[in-house]
Amino acid sequence: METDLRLESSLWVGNKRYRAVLTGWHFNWTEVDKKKTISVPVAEVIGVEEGRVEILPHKSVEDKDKDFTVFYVKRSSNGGSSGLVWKVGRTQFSCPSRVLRDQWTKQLRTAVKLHSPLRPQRLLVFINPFGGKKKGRKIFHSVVAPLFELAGISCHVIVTERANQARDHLLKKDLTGFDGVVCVGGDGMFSELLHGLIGRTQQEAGLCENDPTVTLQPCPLHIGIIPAGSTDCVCYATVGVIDPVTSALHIIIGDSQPLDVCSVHHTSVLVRYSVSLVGYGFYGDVLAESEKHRWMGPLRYDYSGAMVYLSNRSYAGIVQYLPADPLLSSPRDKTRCLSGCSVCSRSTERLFPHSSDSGSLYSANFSQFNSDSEGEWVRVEGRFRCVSLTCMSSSCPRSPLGLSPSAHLADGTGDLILVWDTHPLGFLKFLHRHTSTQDQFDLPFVEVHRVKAIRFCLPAGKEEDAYEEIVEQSSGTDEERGYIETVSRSGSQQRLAEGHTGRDLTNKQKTANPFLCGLCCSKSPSVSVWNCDGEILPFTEILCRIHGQLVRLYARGIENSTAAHDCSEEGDKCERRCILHK
Ligand SMILES: Nc1ncnc2c1ncn2[C@@H]1O[C@H](COP(=O)(O)OP(=O)(O)OP(=O)(O)O)[C@@H](O)[C@H]1O
Repeated sequence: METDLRLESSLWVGNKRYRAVLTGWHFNWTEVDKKKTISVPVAEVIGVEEGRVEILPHKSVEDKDKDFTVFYVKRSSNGGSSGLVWKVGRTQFSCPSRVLRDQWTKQLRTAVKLHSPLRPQRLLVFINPFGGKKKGRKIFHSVVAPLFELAGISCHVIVTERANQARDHLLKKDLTGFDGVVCVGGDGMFSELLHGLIGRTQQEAGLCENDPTVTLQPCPLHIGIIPAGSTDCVCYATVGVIDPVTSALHIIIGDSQPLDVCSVHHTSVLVRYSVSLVGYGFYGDVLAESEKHRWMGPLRYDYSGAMVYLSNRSYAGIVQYLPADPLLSSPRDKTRCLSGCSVCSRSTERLFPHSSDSGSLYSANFSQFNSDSEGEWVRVEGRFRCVSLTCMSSSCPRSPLGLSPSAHLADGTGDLILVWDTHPLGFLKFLHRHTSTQDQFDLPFVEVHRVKAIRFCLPAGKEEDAYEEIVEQSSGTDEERGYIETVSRSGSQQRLAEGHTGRDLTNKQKTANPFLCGLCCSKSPSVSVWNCDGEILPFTEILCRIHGQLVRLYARGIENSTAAHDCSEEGDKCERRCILHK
């Protein structure tokens, strides 16, 4: 096959003559009499067009008979971000004859098909016109759509008119013919896609999401994220940069990044899914407080963080956790989950032992939660500043290493971080370390455990108080008071279909949550709330389980700028074992 696709000839770029070679995996061209080679992996070719073609700002074609244009991924590092920015590289070639031109375009297109089988051909795109700076539509139509067109991807685009429209569409409408779904928006839009796709997949598999012991079926459709929100943390943590072009290019070349998902149950009812943070105490309080100050915009998080810190709260609780196998990895092993992570690759084999390739994951026989091999639950009780569970590092521009720097995207585990009650300066030190490279776990009041599941409940006697605090402080409408009880009775599918989500709760929680009233608060609350990927949960007692590699993103994890550089310009001189030379 390799030899079939090989093609070699002289080509001109401008007035310089090059020796061009297609070897199957790579397309290289070297200036004659000079050493400089440009090397592009075929899997990173975006498109091949006849003629001298431009796509941005507008498509133009000078259809010279003997010319063709190759578009490909070009990398550049981006000062502040942890990953690499991808740009569109473009080279226009001239051939001695039309026959040779046709041969080159045909061979290149065939090689692309062969070497990147997961490239999407048809996508369902949801644009949130109100996310972030309200630029979702513009970003999609001016930056992303021309690239998709170049790559031959057709899109069905839905501009949402209400919250949860994307999720409901995925739960109920015909999805035949789509290879993936894409959201143009922030973390809230991603969450809609996540809930819609997981719910749909379980419905079709006849599985009950309310049963926390059930092994959920991985979703067959990939998710793409074009960042256009005010919080784009999932994009940052899986790509390393917040850049629509980079994300669009990962979608085009069909990159595939599995992602663990945490299910959150309350009294045998699925409450939500999370991919980054499920946090009680400080992080719950900051979210609850910030919801009162939405008018401040993104500044509300700084303001609320300061207010909550100054209120100096800690909460009693009982945490039980199911440890992950310590021989496989540890949250303090100083590794980073980067593109091509070996811990995550080995986990794919462990989680899906009967599948020989990713394409057959979905028909494998899953047995992630076998009660015999589950292991022993560990129990701790005390007062905590915060209890956090994170399925990924949860890095973001403000905290480039994240809440748990060595957490993995796809190893079927989460990191449980317990911050015991401590004096205010100690806690400040812990918080400050999130923004630096200092080890935030190297503090006497902090513990971190790699886990498969956690349970949280209140100490005996506190449950009643908690319930009363929540209900009493509601605004008093029957609907709001009844809501907390209703959730316990209704199934999640029904609840999702009815349009209740954590975001709805957000407003309810403004009145029903416990209940920061700033520094003047006379009665310190005995319970906090859970922050679940930026949504408030109205329950304290929850059970969280990590479902290994439940969804797949069009991404490849963070390409570290030191481990992976763009050697397309260095050619043979590149001595590093970079991504292009693997
Ligand atoms: N047309 C719409 N009108 C109102 N809300 C919408 C619409 N489309 C989507 N939403 C909701 O808006 C929420 C926020 O969207 P998104 O995450 O895209 O932007 P964001 O600016 O990052 O949000 P935020 O900072 O408020 O979390 C999502 O939870 C989504 O459910």
